[in-house]
Amino acid sequence: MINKLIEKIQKTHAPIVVGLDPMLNYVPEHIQKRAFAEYGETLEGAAEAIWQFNKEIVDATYDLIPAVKPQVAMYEQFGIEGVKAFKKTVDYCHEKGLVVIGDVKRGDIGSTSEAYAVGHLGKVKVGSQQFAGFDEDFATVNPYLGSDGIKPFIKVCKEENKGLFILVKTSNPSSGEFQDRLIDGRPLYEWVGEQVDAWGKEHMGDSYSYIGAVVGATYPEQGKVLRKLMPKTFILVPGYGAQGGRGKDLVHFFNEDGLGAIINSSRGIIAAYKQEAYAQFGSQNFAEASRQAVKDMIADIDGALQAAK
Ligand SMILES: O=C(O)c1cc(=O)[nH]c(=O)n1[C@@H]1O[C@H](COP(=O)(O)O)[C@@H](O)[C@H]1O
Repeated sequence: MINKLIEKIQKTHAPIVVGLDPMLNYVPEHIQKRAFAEYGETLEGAAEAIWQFNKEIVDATYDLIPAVKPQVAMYEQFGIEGVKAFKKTVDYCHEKGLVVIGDVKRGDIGSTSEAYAVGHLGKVKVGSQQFAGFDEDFATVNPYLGSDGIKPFIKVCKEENKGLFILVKTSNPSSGEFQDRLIDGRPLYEWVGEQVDAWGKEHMGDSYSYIGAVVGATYPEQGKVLRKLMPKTFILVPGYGAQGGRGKDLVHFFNEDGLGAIINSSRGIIAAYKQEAYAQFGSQNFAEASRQAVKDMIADIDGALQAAK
């Protein structure tokens, strides 16, 4: 799957991921009204609204991008109906040829991680049958329970040709509270990065490992260090746009081959129509605003990479 992701990045010239993180208040009035008319102001109505919202955004952007990253919490808040909308979104993005990164941030004791891995990336046995659960291509995982929480995910990835993005240095303001703590003189995120690199070396695609890392765009200096520490690791970089990351912050997340990083923006793309810069599209044309925001993001990153050459 890492090979497919890289091929798609090369084909689209777009090292970006659109984060499908639909809050109900991003969904334009007219979509909410339509969904509520059919299902009432219910969890089912809300789930229908976020699904219709996602579908229009995917239809307007899929030809420009290699991948999407639905964040499961945004769906889980609507209970079982929301989770159904998550699965519908995953399947629809696959139909459109997109690589799907399930942002599920799982990780537990070994036996529980095994079930998470099977549910999101693998197949569950039911009698003599096997069924895929959510069937994303990649999943985000949390390594802070240690290697027994990660190994079941790696095993399933190997069997199913899938991949992981393991949290190393997260983008949020308080990520340093624990992740930056020094252990034998080095920050914890470096120890984790080194371990991700070691796992990666044993699980290689053609040029990069299918065991990737997550490093926030909001920490460009740490990104530079981690890029060197994990040369064969693909880095998922959230924090662009709404959290303040800009093209110029991203240059050192890439390798000299121009690859090695994929940048996520969620609110910056899906709620673009709410920003002043895209206000002219209006809420009726919210998906066109997202398309323009994708083009602007690609140009911003490309410009920064060219300027750094
Ligand atoms: O794993 C992630 O994707 C993630 C890791 C991280 O360090 N920071 C981070 O923001 N994310 C996710 O990336 C997305 C960022 O959303 P925006 O800030 O709206 O672009 C959300 O889905 C977050 O859950």
